[in-house]
Amino acid sequence: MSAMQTRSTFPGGPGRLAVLQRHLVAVPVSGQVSTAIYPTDFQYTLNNNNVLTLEQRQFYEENGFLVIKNLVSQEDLESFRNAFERICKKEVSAPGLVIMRDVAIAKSEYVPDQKAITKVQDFQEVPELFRYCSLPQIIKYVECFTGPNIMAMHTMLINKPPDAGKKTSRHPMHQDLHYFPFRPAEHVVCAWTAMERIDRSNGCLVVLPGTHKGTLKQHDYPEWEGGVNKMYHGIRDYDPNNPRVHLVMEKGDTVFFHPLLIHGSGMNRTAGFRKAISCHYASADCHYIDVKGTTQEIIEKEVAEIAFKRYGLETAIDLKDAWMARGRIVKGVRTSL
Ligand SMILES: CCCC(=O)SCCNC(=O)CCNC(=O)[C@H](O)C(C)(C)COP(=O)(O)OP(=O)(O)OC[C@H]1O[C@@H](n2cnc3c(N)ncnc32)[C@H](O)[C@@H]1OP(=O)(O)O
Ligand SMILES: Nc1ncnc2c1ncn2[C@@H]1O[C@H](COP(=O)(O)OP(=O)(O)OP(=O)(O)O)[C@@H](O)[C@H]1O
Ligand SMILES: O=C(O)CCC(=O)C(=O)O
Ligand SMILES: [Fe+2]
Ligand SMILES: [Mg+2]
Repeated sequence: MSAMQTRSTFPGGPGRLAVLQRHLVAVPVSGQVSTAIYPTDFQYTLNNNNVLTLEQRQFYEENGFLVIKNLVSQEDLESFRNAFERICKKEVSAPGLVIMRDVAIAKSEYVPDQKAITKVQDFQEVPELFRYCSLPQIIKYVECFTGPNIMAMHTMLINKPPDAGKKTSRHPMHQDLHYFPFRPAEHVVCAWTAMERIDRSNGCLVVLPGTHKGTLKQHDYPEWEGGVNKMYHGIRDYDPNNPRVHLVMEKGDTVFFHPLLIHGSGMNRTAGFRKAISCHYASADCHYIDVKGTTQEIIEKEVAEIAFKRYGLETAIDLKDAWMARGRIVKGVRTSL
């Protein structure tokens, strides 16, 4: 009998089993005694209808990420690509949508083409793109981290441009939690889907496995000669000798990762625009925190500065309000966030 079957039929229900799982036990099933030894203390994953195999759960617990191959169809990715192109041509816009150009061309004249755009962010009001966040096959996995009440908090389509020669196409090593004023971190997860093959040549994700078990680190702008994009903070004192893993992914492959996992992406050495679409989800039962006096205070200040420049908002906007306005429920009930 497999471990999965054993757990789903455990007498006394899953709650009782969860208690027993905290110890190394042999679990009795239907009068038999299973010799299976269970791992203790899952901290980062939930047992959601056995969507994750035991091996997948253990992998995420240990490493802080999990790649699921071929999760999003070619047709869906084509449709997201078309929606993105319409945004670049200014045929489509939406409230809240942020369009970002690479810092290397930020001050040059705008040409209405994808070549001008590094990423679009906060596409919760663009139905064709937001459809990504509600794809059932993605939500099914997300629920293994967030539980049943699921909010889509942060959305991005990243169009990493061919590097203009200054290495500004890199994304410094960081933890996404640095940007988020909601907790607990365990109930936040990112889904990131490759919209084409992504490897070291066009700047794949680079992760430091196991770093989700650490704490939130101090982030600053890295001191890069060629400049760095707005809001691309990196962890202070990044040690390039840290063991790192390059996530080579095929079109449609999706990685789920923990918001404390240290990750970044390399430079795009090709002539193509490397595309990925992502959504950060959180349990609606999470709560907001006040970031004043924490390492995240610099983000609150920067968001307020941008809001001031863009909307002329004099009174510093609360980070919490900005996130409440962005968040959308995608499953279950909007309880707290
Ligand atoms: C898991 C979370 C991971 C995350 O990354 S969350 C990070 C959150 N990121 C953001 O909120 C996106 C930040 N970007 C933006 O808000 C906008 O793209 C940004 C930088 C305000 C530009 O907005 P636009 O509407 O395009 O405004 P604009 O063209 O008039 O430029 C205003 C000033 O910003 C400068 N700028 C534009 N793009 C830039 C870039 N990529 N890097 C650095 N600076 C940049 C631009 O030169 C201009 O400066 P100045 O005021 O003329 O001195
Ligand atoms: N000083 C730094 N601070 C923060 N992050 C950094 C720093 N230097 C490099 N990185 C990040 O480390 C990751 C790997 O960078 P690099 O450009 O070497 O990627 P790569 O091209 O995929 O790797 P390789 O050149 O070994 O193939 C990227 O996320 C990059 O932005
Ligand atoms: O290069 C990428 O696609 C990763 C971007 C990223 O990690 C982020 O925006 O938080
Ligand atoms: Fe990130
Ligand atoms: Mg390198």
